Amino acid sequence: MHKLQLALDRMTIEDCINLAEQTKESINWIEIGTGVIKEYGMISVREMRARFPEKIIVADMKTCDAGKHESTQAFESGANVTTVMGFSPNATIRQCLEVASNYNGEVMVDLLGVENAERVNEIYSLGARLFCLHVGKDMQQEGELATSFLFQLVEGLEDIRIAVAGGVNIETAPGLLEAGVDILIVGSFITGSENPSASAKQLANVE
Ligand SMILES: O=C([C@H](O)CO)[C@H](O)[C@H](O)COP(=O)(O)O
Repeated sequence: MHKLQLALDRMTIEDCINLAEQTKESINWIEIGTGVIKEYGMISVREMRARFPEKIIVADMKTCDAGKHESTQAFESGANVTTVMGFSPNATIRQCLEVASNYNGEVMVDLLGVENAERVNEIYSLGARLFCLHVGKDMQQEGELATSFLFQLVEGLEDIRIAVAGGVNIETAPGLLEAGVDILIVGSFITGSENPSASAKQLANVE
């Protein structure tokens, strides 16, 4: 059964709380979006941790340097998962993984901008086991969407979990799950919906 990660981007902390509250029956992981963290800092992560103690909290730090410092910030604020960019130096990814293991947390490696499987293999050899196949917001505006095509990047890697982000919706979700996605990361389809609770439920129930 897949997990559903609600991505909370470009909104206030109050909106984050409201949306998570409305969808909490269907979502498993709550992502505090990079923009929210940039606007409010780690207070946003602390607040969501306090409000949703039963959920996995993902701090979408999108770290690309200062791995030790930034991942410590995330875990100290109560996150279970922090994100690091796959194009970061190996030293940064290594630091994030080391800090995560000290906090019993996890690192999600965001593969936005990574175009070859060799690089993903290298990240895997550093010890990363949670990967996010990601079509960014700006790429989406140019017509790209997350599809099973992205799976070429992680082909053959054992014991990994795969998350997918980038305009995921009720039409694309079934194909992604069939391709082997473990975690559907969904923002706009839920947060922009007239009925976020119903939209989250639809995605939670896709088989
Ligand atoms: O990580 C994200 C993006 O880079 C903006 O910070 C989003 O959380 C992710 O793309 C999911 O959002 P949607 O594409 O709106 O589903």
